[in-house]
Amino acid sequence: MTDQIAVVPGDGIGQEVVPVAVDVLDAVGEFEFVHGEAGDATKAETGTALPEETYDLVAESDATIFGAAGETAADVVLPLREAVGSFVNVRPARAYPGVDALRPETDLVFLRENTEGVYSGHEDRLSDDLSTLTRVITTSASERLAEFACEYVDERDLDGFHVAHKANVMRETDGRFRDAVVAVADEHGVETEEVLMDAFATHVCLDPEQFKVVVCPNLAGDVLSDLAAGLVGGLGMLPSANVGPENGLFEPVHGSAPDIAGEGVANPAATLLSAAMLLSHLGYDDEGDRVRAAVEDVLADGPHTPDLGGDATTEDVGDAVLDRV
Ligand SMILES: NC(=O)c1ccc[n+]([C@@H]2O[C@H](COP(=O)([O-])OP(=O)(O)OC[C@H]3O[C@@H](n4cnc5c(N)ncnc54)[C@H](O)[C@@H]3O)[C@@H](O)[C@H]2O)c1
Ligand SMILES: CC(C)[C@H](C(=O)O)[C@@H](O)C(=O)O
Repeated sequence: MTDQIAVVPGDGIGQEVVPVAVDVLDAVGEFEFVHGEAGDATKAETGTALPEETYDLVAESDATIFGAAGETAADVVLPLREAVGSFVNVRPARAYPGVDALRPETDLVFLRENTEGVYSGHEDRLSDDLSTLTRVITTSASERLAEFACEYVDERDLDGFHVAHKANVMRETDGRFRDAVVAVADEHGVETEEVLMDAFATHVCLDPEQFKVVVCPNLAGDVLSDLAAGLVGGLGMLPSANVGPENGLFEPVHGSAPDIAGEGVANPAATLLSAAMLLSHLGYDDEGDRVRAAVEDVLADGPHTPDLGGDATTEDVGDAVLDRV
């Protein structure tokens, strides 16, 4: 049966990079593409940033390729991650040959908890002076993430993973997260090394090679993956996979980039690499590898968009990748 892929470009450069990824997906496989609207423009038009039809489309499809939303991002991305039942956000940060990276030796993957932490939705304004946020950490979500991490390192013949946390301050919540993750890893005979997340930010800048897989709570994964993007050539380089038990939502780590939107110069690499992750997730391993290899070749030889020092357009890069797949 043909797999159904939901296509939700969203706002800004999402409208520019997602079509490039769809062309590449279309070139390597037989898929049924169904299109959904979401984001700032959709809200302006319909009054809601995430229409029910789009939520349902994403929930019912086999996988989704998403671009970015603007100011409404939290109202779009978080429910869509929930729509696919995602519990982990896989964010590889890799420096590719040919890209002028601050730290060319970087090759690591963040496994970000994707359902709770400060993203729990429990934020309140209690008075003119006081607002609060409830940070939720459960043993079950931490264990589920750890199970995924153990399988992830096992499949890659790695001995273990780092656990980034701040349990020295958030003793109850990050303490619970750390304890649950380490306990599961111990049960599986997988090694863990703890690192305080603030210290991690320095270590990864100075010596990224020591990190291969980093398991972290939700907000830490958000911030630290953007930091790592800075080490490997910028936000145009980081793909991500929101993985659920069956379904998945694949999106670049970057946002709608209003500063360059409409110019046709956004780097499509992050979205193309997200499409490669989508293919692997659906079981099209060869096709995923082909797309990854094609992107890698184009990054090595050019053309490059302006963020990577070139003068190519998004379409030029897309065409070069299409030529190679
Ligand atoms: N997942 C999402 O939908 C998501 C994620 C982050 C931010 N946002 C939203 O995006 C909007 C802009 O946020 P921001 O400026 O902080 O982050 P951003 O990621 O949109 O842009 C940050 C910087 O990186 C550059 N950049 C990002 N992607 C690029 C690409 N593919 N090629 C070349 N350059 C690229 C931008 O030009 C900008 O200078 C905000 O409204 C925010 O809410 C959405
Ligand atoms: C827009 C926002 C909800 C989102 C997040 O925090 O996860 C973004 O920063 C990201 O990294 O995809």
